[in-house]
This record gives sequence, structure tokens and C-alpha cells, in this order.
Amino acid sequence: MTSYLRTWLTSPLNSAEPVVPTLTIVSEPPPENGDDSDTETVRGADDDDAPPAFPAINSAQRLSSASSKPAPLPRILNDSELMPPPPLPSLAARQPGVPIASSSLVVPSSANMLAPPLSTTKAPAKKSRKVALAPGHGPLDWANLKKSGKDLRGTDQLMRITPSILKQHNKKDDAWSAFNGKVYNITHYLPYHPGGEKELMRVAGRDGTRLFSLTHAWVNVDYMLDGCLVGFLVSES
Ligand code: HEM
Repeated sequence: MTSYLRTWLTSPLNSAEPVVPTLTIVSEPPPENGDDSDTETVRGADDDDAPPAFPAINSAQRLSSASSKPAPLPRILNDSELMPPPPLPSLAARQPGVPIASSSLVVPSSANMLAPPLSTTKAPAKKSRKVALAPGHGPLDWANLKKSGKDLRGTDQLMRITPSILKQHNKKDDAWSAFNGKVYNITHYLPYHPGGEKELMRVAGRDGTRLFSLTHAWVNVDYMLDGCLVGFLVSES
């Protein structure tokens, strides 16, 4: 329409003889099959605001719903067809104030109902048997002494040591002990032992493997006493 008016205004005929354009409103023909009835169309003056039919006229959805019958109502079952009720729980037979003999319901009389369940109570902490070490005898001091290069073995070479030889080294100033088949000179370690000198002296001159693992199997004796190794424990023969 705009281009038509522009052409008319600029045409040479315009100045000579005015031509009055005629505007014909052609109403749109109704849809043939109704297929596009849900699409937006420009309608004439007689158009109303009625929404398009949904489901669309002649649509498969409308046709199928028209042909199908309404769903049958559910049938009410008679007594013989019903599922039997569940058995009565034993609690239902309980009389107020009358104790039940059933063992499953017996609560131990000693149980304190306000106490936390046994599964959540902590095991009592074991009392530590560590001793107060003299100043300058902590674990770091022992590590420094090992690094210092000081002779902690007291022997020139590694030896084969029988139990009888081991037994001779049972003094505080000359203490050897065997752990896992290795014999260590524990003399210098005595004042550094967190469990105390007295405890450690229990294994002086003998095999201490069992006592050691009973007390602190997690302690790495090979690392702690690596500078004190004197030999290996062998049998007497
Ligand atoms: C020469 C080998 C041994 C080494 C290197 C050694 C080392 C240690 C270490 C590092 C601890 C501290 C553990 C911790 O902080 O949890 C400790 C504690 C202790 N050790 Fe030894 N130990 C030795 C041998 C023994 C032996 C043979 C006994 C027993 C006769 C013993 C008895 C104890 C005790 C009672 C404690 C205190 C445990 C506690 O915390 O209650 N140790 N020892």
C-alpha cells in the first residue's frame, strides 16, 4: 500500500488529472479444511475475539476423543475378593499397666534411659606411662646426637652375637638389647627413652622384641637406633 501511494504521488499523471485510488477490502476466504484455524490470520470487520477451537475442528485428537467411550467406573469388590487384613501386632494386645512376657520387649531394668547408647560411649583413655625427660633429652635432641657423628655403637664392626654374649651387656653404662634379630647398644639412648630409663633397662642384656611390640609396636626401632647397631642375634651353637 505504501509503495502504491508513493508511485501515485510521484507519477506525472498526478499533476495533470488527479486519479483517486480505490481501496477494496477483500475478506479472506474461510479455511478449506480447518487445518490452519489455529494460525493467526488477518480478519475482516466482522471478526470477534473468540479464541480458536482447541483441539482444532476435525483434528485427530478431537476425532479420537469423540469416538472413544468413557472409562468404566471401578467396581467395588465384595468381602470375599478383598485382601485379608494384616495380623495384629503384639503391642495391640497390650493391656495398660500389665507387663508383657514377650522377651523381645523386655528392657533391662539396669538400663538408664537417659544415658547415651553404649555404641556412642568412648573407651576410657589409657593413662600415659611417659616420663618427664631431663632437659636436652627430647626426641629432637636424640636425632641431633645421631647426626653429630658421635660413636654410639662402641664397636668397630657388626658382629654375630649369641644370647650369652648379649647377657654380658646388661649394665646401665653398657647396655645391649636385641629387637627383631638385630642387636643395638641402647646405652646412649637410655636418657632419651620417653618411657623412662627403668623401663628400657628391663630388656638390657636380652631379647626385647616381645616387650617392645607389646608396648609400642608402631615405634620404628630400626630408624631410631640406626646409629647404635652392633650386630645380629644368632643361636649359641
Ligand atoms: C630401644 C628400643 C625402644 C625405643 C626406640 C623406644 C621408643 C619409645 C618411644 C618413641 C616412645 C614414645 C611413644 C609415643 O610417643 O607414643 C616410647 C614410650 C614408651 N616406651 Fe619405649 N622404646 C624402646 C623400648 C622399650 C621397651 C623395651 C619398653 C618396655 C620394657 C618400653 C617402654 C615404653 C613405655 C612404657 C613407654 C610410654 C608409653 C606411653 O605413652 O604410655 N620401651 N618408647
